[in-house]
Amino acid sequence: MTQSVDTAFLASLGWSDFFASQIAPDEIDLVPLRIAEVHRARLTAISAAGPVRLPLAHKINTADFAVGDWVLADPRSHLLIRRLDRRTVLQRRTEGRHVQQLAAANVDTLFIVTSCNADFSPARLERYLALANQAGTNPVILLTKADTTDDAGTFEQQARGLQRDLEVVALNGRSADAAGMLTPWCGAGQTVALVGSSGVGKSTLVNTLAGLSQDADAAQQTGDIREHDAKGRHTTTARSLHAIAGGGWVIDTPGMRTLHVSDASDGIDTLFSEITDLAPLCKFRDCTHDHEPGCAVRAAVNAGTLDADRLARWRKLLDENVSNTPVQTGPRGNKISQKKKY
Ligand SMILES: Nc1nc2c(ncn2[C@@H]2O[C@H](COP(=O)(O)OP(=O)(O)OP(=O)(O)O)[C@@H](O)[C@H]2O)c(=O)[nH]1
Ligand SMILES: [Zn+2]
Repeated sequence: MTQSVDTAFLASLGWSDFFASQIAPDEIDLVPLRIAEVHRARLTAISAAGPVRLPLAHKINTADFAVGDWVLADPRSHLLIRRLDRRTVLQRRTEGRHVQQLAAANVDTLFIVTSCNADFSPARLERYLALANQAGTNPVILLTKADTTDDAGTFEQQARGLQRDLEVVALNGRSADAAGMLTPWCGAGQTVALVGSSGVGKSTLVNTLAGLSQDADAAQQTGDIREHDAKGRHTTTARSLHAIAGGGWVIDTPGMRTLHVSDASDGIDTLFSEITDLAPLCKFRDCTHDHEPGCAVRAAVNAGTLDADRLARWRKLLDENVSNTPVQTGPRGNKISQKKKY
């Protein structure tokens, strides 16, 4: 790992000082690897020499690892020694479960994919944005199927209004130009992940970015879409890390399809910053922006500077976050409900 070739390869794989600084003096001979696949009883990783399967010690639970994680391993046997701290982590809580399920780690940019058709839903995009913000990743909205409508500009404009300074790209995921339009986020060492409903074109984009033919055997299987309801079949089953033809890496995470927002209050604040910024101007510090006099948020709605639908969606998402976030149990077994911020 001290050799310059390996150092250059590691940098192209997303390695940075953030990870290097975590290596203790007695770990200097270990080799850093990046996790590419997580299965129940198996982990695979990318090394300077190509993909490797990691032998696992007894105590290791693969559910503690995410695609994109950096780990240290023995240079000869590749026995996994430990995971390094993550820069970002995308996780989700499945209904009825208390533990968060890991979806992807060390993702720089989250491509939130929707189409220029009936799939486009501000409320769903806001859920993904809250999740991206919470994870510490930079969200970019990709509007696929721009080639099927004359109205891509309207979708773009609506998407831009969902969060301050949000980047939005309308494209045809099947065309070769798509990769070129996404180069600002896909350079060497950068990692992107894709989320979005079934049928919006995630696998198509992965294939385009990886430079794979849309119908090659190695390509991700893509499914037909039922146009009338804009819902597609679920065809993607494996989660993995793919090299992007021009540089970076793309993580495809089918596990994020059924998304519930939880533990995301900071992400929601960032998403709705136009509301968060007004709240301190309300007469009451704990204003719920519902019935109180002197409410700056409702005043903005009345003045037409804040969209009433947006306020309603903010309220709904906050409630959803609170109800999906498990309550903490106090010292005497009393339930302490999560404090609502506004
Ligand atoms: N015209 C057009 N068709 C597209 C575009 N992107 C994807 N498609 C088509 O839409 C269908 C669904 O695409 P997929 O890539 O399988 O969608 P997905 O999001 O991966 O779906 P799941 O694997 O079910 O999550 C396929 O028939 C694609 O060829 C696009 O930008 N324009
Ligand atoms: Zn108020």
